[in-house]
Amino acid sequence: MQKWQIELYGTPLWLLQTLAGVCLTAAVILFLVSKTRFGKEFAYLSGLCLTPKGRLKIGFAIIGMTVLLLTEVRLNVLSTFMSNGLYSSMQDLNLQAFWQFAAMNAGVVLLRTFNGVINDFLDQSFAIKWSQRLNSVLVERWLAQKNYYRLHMLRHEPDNIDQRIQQDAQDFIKSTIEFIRGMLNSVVSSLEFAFVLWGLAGILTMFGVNIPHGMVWFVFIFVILATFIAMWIGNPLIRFNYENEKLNGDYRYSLIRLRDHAESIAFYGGEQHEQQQLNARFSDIVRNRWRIARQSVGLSGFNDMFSNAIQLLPIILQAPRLFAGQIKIGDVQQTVQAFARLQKALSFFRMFYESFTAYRARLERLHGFLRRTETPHEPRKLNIRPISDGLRLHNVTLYRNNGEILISNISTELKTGSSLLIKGPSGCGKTSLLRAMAGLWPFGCTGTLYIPPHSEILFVPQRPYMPQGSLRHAICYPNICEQHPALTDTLRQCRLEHLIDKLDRHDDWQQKLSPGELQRIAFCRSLLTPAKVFLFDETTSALDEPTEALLYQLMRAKHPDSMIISIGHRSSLNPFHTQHLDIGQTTCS
Ligand SMILES: Nc1ncnc2c1ncn2[C@@H]1O[C@H](COP(=O)(O)OP(=O)(O)OP(=O)(O)O)[C@@H](O)[C@H]1O
Repeated sequence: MQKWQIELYGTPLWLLQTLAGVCLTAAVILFLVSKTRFGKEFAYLSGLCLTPKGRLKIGFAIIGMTVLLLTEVRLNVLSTFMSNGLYSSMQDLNLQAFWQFAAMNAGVVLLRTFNGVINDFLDQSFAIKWSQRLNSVLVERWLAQKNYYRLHMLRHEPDNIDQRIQQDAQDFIKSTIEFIRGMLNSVVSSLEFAFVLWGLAGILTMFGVNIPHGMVWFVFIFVILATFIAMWIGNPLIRFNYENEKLNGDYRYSLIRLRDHAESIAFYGGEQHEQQQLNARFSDIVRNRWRIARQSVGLSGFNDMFSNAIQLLPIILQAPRLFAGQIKIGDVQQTVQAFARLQKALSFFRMFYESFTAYRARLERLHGFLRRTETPHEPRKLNIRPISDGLRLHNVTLYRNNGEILISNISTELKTGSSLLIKGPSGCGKTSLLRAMAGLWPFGCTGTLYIPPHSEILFVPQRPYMPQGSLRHAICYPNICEQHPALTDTLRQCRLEHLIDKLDRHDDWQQKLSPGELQRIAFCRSLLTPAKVFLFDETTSALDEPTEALLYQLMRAKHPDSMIISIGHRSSLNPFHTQHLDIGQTTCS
């Protein structure tokens, strides 16, 4: 049997053996990598995306993808034997053998294409499913335990969470697949083509020393050396790429702020200031881009130089044996192919290093974000006891972010159907107290709060939020029935009759409606929500006094048994509250 026949018939066994070898090696590598920081971060992230049922499915998918990948490598190897036969048949002027090898070459090309298409499809399906899962994990974590709010209040790391959820997650998955695929391909191809080259390589004489199969040693030593040099040149890129993501996120955030505060900026005429800010942020990006450019030009220059320099080598090394009649032209051709494939496979990590630096940064960012969303450690936590009637604050103390006391020892009690007006100087902590009562104060809080369950409390901020969608949907946010029979009447009662015929219109209602209209909508929501406790944070600050009076009267009439706690500076609010608490005079620290 000729060499190519041995290789062809041995393919099924080779596939089985190599698959077993890959599984075993992967298990060992995974075990070793899991001890490193990178491995721990990766395991944490992928562990979150795996359900017990999903593990089996993913296991099968990965095995399927590995088999296709090994088939690709094997077809590449077979193709070198086929083209060896093709060239050798030309040298031997053997027409029949020539056509036989030409047909077999065409067959290998067809199979390779078919295999490649299936492989590509599987890769993409895997990426889509994974990104679906990772996205839901990230969004779930962000919204869980009010992390979106807590992290926003804490106002430091992690930065640009939107970017992490939207961009980092997608890129991370894409690069993981590319990286694992490339690694596997590189290792198996290296072994396979080293084996092919081993059979073709003769004795290499260097400095008077004869090295059997010298060419194989030569390519291994050089590529490994080059990989280390490339890693040394590219190492700073990890930090620069991390910075790049962060700086771009910051720049985008500044642009979004400009859009969101367009009106204030326009009234102040703050364009020049904004431009300076944006320019400064963009200059940071540019400075970092230059650092990346310098380093990556060095890295890709080195990679190019190495790849080009090593290309001619196999012909030069095999030429003396061809002229001595020891090998045929087909062998030289196969040597060139095998050498190139081996060199490419071994160089994978060197070439991938630059992308790997960005990949590493992305993994760190996602990992950092997810870690921050884990159960927060709050040394000082308000003791919240659910009760069905009334509300009581007992020795409640709030702390600032620097640990200082913001409000100290507040105690007060409300009965069902009563109302409390909280007053005090600006910055004294009135809103913070409401936040604490809603479980939203992140900087520490002690004491005991006896309050009805969370589902029976409605917090109404000064500037109510309007979600995207129709006006009806926005008014009924978050869980009022959109077909509520009293919806239009309530709008009328709140002096919003002009909005009734626009209920099903989609618009940016947050921007379109005036602050006073938004506050009246907030009252609409309150009237339609059967809560036991209403927490109003300056909810009438944009309204005239008659409307304010009307809305409070409506609230009392509609919810006679509910407790209303309001914050406000105006004395016009006094008649609508049965109790008063002046934080500024008594407890503000
Ligand atoms: N996210 C935050 N990080 C750090 N400090 C904060 C944060 N939010 C509020 N504070 C601080 O807590 C203090 C109380 O703020 P709060 O909004 O409760 O005051 P307030 O009495 O409601 O003021 P105003 O009457 O002006 O609305 C302020 O000094 C404020 O700077």
